[in-house]
Amino acid sequence: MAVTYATVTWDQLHRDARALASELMPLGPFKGIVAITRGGLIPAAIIARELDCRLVESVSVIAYEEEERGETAPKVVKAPVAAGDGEGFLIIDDLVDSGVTAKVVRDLLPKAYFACLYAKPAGRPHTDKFVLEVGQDTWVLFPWDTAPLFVPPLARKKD
Ligand SMILES: O=P(O)(O)OC[C@H]1O[C@H](OP(=O)(O)OP(=O)(O)O)[C@H](O)[C@@H]1O
Ligand SMILES: Nc1nc2[nH]cnc2c(=O)[nH]1
Ligand SMILES: [Mg+2]
Repeated sequence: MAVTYATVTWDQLHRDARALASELMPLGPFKGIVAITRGGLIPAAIIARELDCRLVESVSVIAYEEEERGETAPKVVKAPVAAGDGEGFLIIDDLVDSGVTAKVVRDLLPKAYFACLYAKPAGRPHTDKFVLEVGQDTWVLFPWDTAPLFVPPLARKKD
């Protein structure tokens, strides 16, 4: 399967996080937000600001490093202790792809509401809400993954 890239700018990310916040507003007030580090931290900060929510907890799950070494079990390296069983809490991540990370966090916080900015088809069943769906073969490039680069003018391009 050929991978395509979808670049998300800071402006776009901010707009999408605000759009998610406005859909979450009627479901609150929430006791607190649990950000899934690291990708969920900035979306969670934007949403916490919009929802006037001061209690922000985090959870950290390492899913991919383990897989590369042939071990499939995701590792929780920071538990969301302030969120109890998740009742009244909102979990925020940047995206769901396979859904593995979301599933691990939902198992830790079964009563929480899960929301993210972007969802790939395999991850959709693991999120309660998202803003945009992207293809399974699309790799989302977040603003923190990229930097502006010089691109030579067409006229200067060789061959
Ligand atoms: O649905 P999944 O297949 O589990 O993929 C989605 C997760 O992958 C990315 O995090 P990553 O583990 O790369 O860590 P990071 O947030 O620290 O970049 C992304 O931020 C999601 O948390
Ligand atoms: N940056 C980024 N991280 C991911 N982790 C799992 N899927 C993705 C993706 O599409 N983009
Ligand atoms: Mg992540």
